[in-house]
Order: sequence, then structure tokens, then C-alpha cells
Amino acid sequence: MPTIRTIARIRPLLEKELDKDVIVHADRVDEAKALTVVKIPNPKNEAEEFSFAFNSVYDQATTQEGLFTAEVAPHVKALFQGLDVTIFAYGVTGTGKTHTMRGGLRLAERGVIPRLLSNVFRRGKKMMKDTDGATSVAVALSYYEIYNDKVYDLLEPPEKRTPAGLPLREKDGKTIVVGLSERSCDDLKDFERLYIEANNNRVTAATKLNAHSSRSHAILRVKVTQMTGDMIKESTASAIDLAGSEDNRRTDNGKERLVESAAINKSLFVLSQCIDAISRGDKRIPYRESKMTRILSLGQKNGITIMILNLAPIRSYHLDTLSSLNVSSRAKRIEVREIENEIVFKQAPRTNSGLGGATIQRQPLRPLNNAHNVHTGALAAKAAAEKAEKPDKPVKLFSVYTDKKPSVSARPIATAANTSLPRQPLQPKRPSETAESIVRPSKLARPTQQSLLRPPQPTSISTSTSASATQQISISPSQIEAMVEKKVAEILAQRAAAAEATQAQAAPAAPEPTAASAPAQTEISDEVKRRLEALERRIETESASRRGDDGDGRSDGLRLLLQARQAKERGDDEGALVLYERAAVYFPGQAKLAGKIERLRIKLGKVGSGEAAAVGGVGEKKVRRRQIVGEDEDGEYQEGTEADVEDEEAERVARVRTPRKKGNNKTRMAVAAEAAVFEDDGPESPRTKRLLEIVNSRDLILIRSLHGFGAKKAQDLVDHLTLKGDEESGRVASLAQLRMLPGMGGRTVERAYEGLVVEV
Ligand SMILES: Nc1ncnc2c1ncn2[C@@H]1O[C@H](COP(=O)(O)OP(=O)(O)OP(=O)(O)O)[C@@H](O)[C@H]1O
Repeated sequence: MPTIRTIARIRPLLEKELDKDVIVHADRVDEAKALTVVKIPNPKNEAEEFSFAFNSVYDQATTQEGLFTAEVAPHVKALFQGLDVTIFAYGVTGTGKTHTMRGGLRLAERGVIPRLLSNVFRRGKKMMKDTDGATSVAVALSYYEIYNDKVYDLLEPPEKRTPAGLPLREKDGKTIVVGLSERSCDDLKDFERLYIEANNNRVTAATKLNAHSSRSHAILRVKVTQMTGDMIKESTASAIDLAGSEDNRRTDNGKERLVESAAINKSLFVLSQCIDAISRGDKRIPYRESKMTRILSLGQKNGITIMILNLAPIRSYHLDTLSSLNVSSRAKRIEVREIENEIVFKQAPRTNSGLGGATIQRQPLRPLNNAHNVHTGALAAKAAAEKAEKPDKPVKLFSVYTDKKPSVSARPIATAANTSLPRQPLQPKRPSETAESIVRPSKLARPTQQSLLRPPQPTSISTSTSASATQQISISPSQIEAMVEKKVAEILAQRAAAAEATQAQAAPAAPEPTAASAPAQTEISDEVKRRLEALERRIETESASRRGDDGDGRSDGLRLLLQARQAKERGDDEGALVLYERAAVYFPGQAKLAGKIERLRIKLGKVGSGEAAAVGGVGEKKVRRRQIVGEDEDGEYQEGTEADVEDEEAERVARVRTPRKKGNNKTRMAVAAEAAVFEDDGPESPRTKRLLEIVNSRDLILIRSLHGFGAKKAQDLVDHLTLKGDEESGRVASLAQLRMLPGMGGRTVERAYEGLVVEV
């Protein structure tokens, strides 16, 4: 089994950096234990701190020697036993990756790489001496960089490079870089000469953040070959100084830098996925997804991987530092959620965090299974019990904790009852923090800005005996359905019993019910059903209005619409009608939807033309059949020319077309999104076509360019499509299909659609 150690190193303050700006600290879970926790304030609420757990944490005072002795030296022995050792330095530009790996020229300043080489030479010599020369040890170096997803040999002068870089080829199940040079190296002096020369070749491009910022991954491979007679033992130590992981949205980069960033982000993302998979003990490590991990064959041998996360301690790196810290936790879907300014612990603490147990005061935050507060109360207890039955899950590398500083006045921990209370929107702490710039704790699992501003979803009937209003809010749609079904059954049973009694009284010797009496009963039950449906709709309308029209209600409505379309595609007109009617509650006045309902009702012989407009809260007044001069191809409305474009719908259309002030953007977007979902089964719009092309390309970089698609979401989609590809065509044929894929719920599809710019 490959093993992984994840460590963090906080660099000291540089010249001009001030003590008062230090926000990142190393900590320990127990006075007697080593440093294993990195603490950083929540940028949205400085009264809280996030804590990230590592295998080890090294603070500002750590020397180069200290780090090497603790983390790398112990593995040199394993290298000579035939295991591969891979050491990564990861982090934002200027946090000390190069310092950690390469270091300075002075002895004390030497980094991991020269120290590793020094150790390898020393051990090799000792081995030869101990075996009286029976075993010989040879060391050979390769040094290459991956820049914009192309491989360049750093041991060759830049003039020899071709723009396409060196190709990769598979040989004996291994990926080799064709034409990569390898130089034998007899001692440290040899190494230093080669290494300094190679580093002069290394491509660096200036970014706004740092004029000497490294934009390529530099990979040094040290091949150790031990020969005893005919026996050959070969192992490799790789040391990788990764390109800066800063978020380019904050660095005002030009086109060239953005292309670099896309390549950097892709390989960093795949790397984090591999590390995640190795740490989980997965059989499948996605190392083939990027050149770097493929060449390294990461996780393919029983090697040792050390991931050093370099961190700058000061505030100006706050958001980027959080992003780096979240790289692993993001993949583990850890979500921080605030309710009433209080952190809610979503799941019972794990027994396997390695930091849990009696030694720890704080409750670890745990992954949410979905966006709702389902892990409170009885469900949480059930989840905990289930977890206790499976104690052998692999230990996590990262855990996230949050601490409330003692100065903060105690607020009640949210319970099943109070989670239904509306949450206050999160306000930026500092004027410089716009809503956009506020960091979110986790990209995949992090709540979107909209979801943060949205009141929580009702999910279960309140267990408290408090106000009945609260209970009403807490009724879920499935419970409503169950109630309605029960009610229908009860009333039908009552009616049947009453009818039987009447018949028995009026005509004791009456013949068996005739065929004519059956329709009468059906009529009665139809009437009951209709009334109950109306009741159901009313409850839904109330729930929707309590949730707020712009928020979840609308997205629930969109979900229903898509389900309805799917039902229609399956030929289930009855089901489609029910779903359209339920969706209509969320879109009062949506004439197009009313039209769909009307057509379906006519098709199913339910009512006459025109009645459908009054269905499902569409409005008491009849929506007249009108002609809008079509939707344009992008699903946006064009102005109608006929005089009868006069209802609320026309007003709404006008709103979409009028340029709006900033504050109204959301409404416009929501309506545009709606238009996308309402898009009929006609020809695909260019935007839809483009969106589906991007999705079906399965190209991570392209998919990540979609609005609202982070690295994890993109990867999940590609994984899903790849899996699907084995069974079906693997293609997504429509927006409706896309929306039904895992992770594509909420407003994901709409946001991606809205974000696309298509030239028509
Ligand atoms: N542990 C440390 N002790 C002393 N100085 C440090 C330490 N870590 C980093 N520095 C200094 O901080 C500065 C930035 O470090 P470095 O160049 O290694 O960052 P980097 O993450 O490699 O950046 P880039 O991605 O641009 O290469 C350098 O001046 C370096 O000497």
C-alpha cells in the first residue's frame, strides 16, 4: 500500500511583513503532543477560527535541517530498500516552496533536495564499504519541468527545446518521457553543478504577484540503482517544486497567464485527487489524468509520498491560504455552515480522525450528505451508529475544526427546531471584502453565495412542541403526499361505507351495483381528489412563499419542471401533468407553463381548453393565449407584437429585456435561467448546444471554464460521464438530462448556461 504524509510548513515573516498581520498559527491538540494543527480565522467572521489537521505542522522557527531530519531522512532507508519516495511542495507563490525544496546556498539554508542527495550519496558509499564493494550504488538524475502541460528537459539548454515539448510513451506498463536525458552523478559536487545549470534553464514567467513566480512544475528524479552480482534493485526519489497555486481571479492576469493557470490548476487538481485516492486506500488512483502524475506513476508502487503545504503567515494571503488548506478537505466534502451565527456540527464526531477522542475539546465539522440539515437529531444518532459499525475507514489526512474564541458570547447550538429559523445573510467583515471576495471554506461543498443568503430548507416535522406554525413550515413534500394519500383513502373508505349503509337501508334486496353506479362513485372520489390536490397545492404555495420566491422555491420549481419534461419524454403524460401542475405553484403567471398544462389536460381528456390557466396557482384570471414572437434561440424572450401581450407575463418579459441595475441582476438571471429550463423540445439553442458540447467533451479544462464549475464538480461530471460511457452512449443529449446527473442539481445547469457567451 502506498503511504502518504501531509505536512504544513509556515514560513517566517519576510522583511516588511509585520507581526500584527500574522493570522496563521501552528497548534497542537494536546500540550504533550507535537504540532499538528494549522489555525486561521474565518474571513467572514473573525471571531471564529478554522483548524486544519495534518500529520505534522512546522512553524516559523523550523530550520531546513529540522524539517529534513523529521520528514525526509527517515525515508532514505526505504528508498534503498527499493521503495519510491516522492516529495511535493505545494502552495501559493511566495510561501516558501522553492526555499523548502531547493533552499539557499549556505549550508544551513540548503533545502530538501541537496540534503536528500547528500544523504543518498552517504548511504550509497556506506553500503559499498559495508559490502566490501560487492554492492555498487549508482545515482542518475533527470530534471524536467511541466509548463502548460508540456514536458521540457531542464538538463538541456533552452535552445534545444521544441514548442511541443517531449512526448510521452508507454513502455512495459510504464510511462516514459521520450528523449529525457539522464546524467549520472557521482557526488554532491557533481549534483550541484548540474542542478544549478538546470535551474538556470527553468522557465519562469512573471505574474503580478511576484516577478519571479514559478509557473511550471519542476521535477527532479533521482534514480538509485544498486547492483549486487546479477541482482539489480532500482528505486526513485522524486522532488517536485510545484507551480504556485494562487487563485488567478485575484491576480489580474492576462491571457497568457490564464492559459498557464488552467494547465497548473488541472495538474494540481489531478494531484489532489490522486493524493485523496491514495489516502483513502482506493484501488483506482486517477494518476493518468495529468502528465505530471502519469510520469510519476503516482501511487502505483508501494512508495511513500510526502506533501508539504507551504503557507505564508500573514493576512494578505488569507483567501489563498484557505484555498490551499482546503485542497484536501474540499475533496472530502467538508462544509462549514452557520446558522444564527453559530456553527452547526452536522454529524457525530468520527472515531477515526486521529485527533478525536478525549484529548480534543472541539467538535470536528463533518461532511454533509446534502445541503439540508438532515444530520440533526435522530438522523444524526443513526448516522453515528452506522459509523460506529464501520470503524475501519482510512484515517483522514485533513480534518477541519472550527473554534469559537472564548470572547464570543455563547449562542445556542442549532437544534432541529431552530434550524428552521431564517438565517441572517453573512456580512463582509471589512469594507474591502465584497460578496465576491469573501472566501468560502470549501469549493465543492462550500455553500454558494446564494445558498448562504437563502433561508434553510424545511426538511422534517419539528420535534418540538412549539408553535404549530413552525410545524407547518417543517412539512416536507413527501409527508404532504403521504398525508394526502391517507386522507384520500380515509374519505373514500367513509364514502364507501356510507354508500353501503344507504343502499342497505333503501333497498335491502337490491340487486348488485349496476355498471351505472360505478361512475357515480368515481365522480365522488375524483371530486375529493381534486379538493385534496388543491389543499396540497395550497400547502406548497405557503411553504414556497415562506421559503422566499427567489430562493429555494424557484429552484424546487425548476426541478419539478425538469422532472416533468423527463416524464413527458418517457411518454408518461399523466405524471408530467402532475409535475407541471406542482411546478406551476412556483411560477405564478407563467403563461408558457400554463399552456403546457392546458395542452396536457386536453390531451388526457381532463378539462376543456382554457381551464388549465387557473390550475396550480397560475392565477385566478385566465391567461389568454398570446403570441410572443418566439423565444430567441438562447431561450430569452423577444418582444411580442400582438396587442394581446398584456398579462403579467409580458411585464416579466419586458423586465428581462430592460438592462437592470446591479441589485436586480439576480432576478434577471433567474428569469433567464427559467427561460433556459422552459426551453421547449424544439431545436437546440446555440447556448444549449455549446453547453452540451462542453459537457460531452469531458475536457476538464473546458468544463471548469463553465460558470459555477469548480475542480471537483468538473471532475465528478467527467467521472460520471466516463462511467456512463461504458454502459450507454455516455452523451448528454439535453439540459434536462444534464440536470438529472449527480451534482447537477440546484441551479448548477442554469448558472453554467447563463455564464456562456455564444456568438450568434
Ligand atoms: N522557511 C523560510 N525561512 C526563511 N525564508 C524563507 C522561508 N520560506 C520562504 N522564505 C523566503 O520567502 C521568499 C519566498 O519563498 P520562495 O521563493 O521559496 O516561495 P515559492 O513558494 O517558491 O514562490 P514561487 O512559487 O514564486 O517560486 C524567499 O525570499 C524565501 O527566501
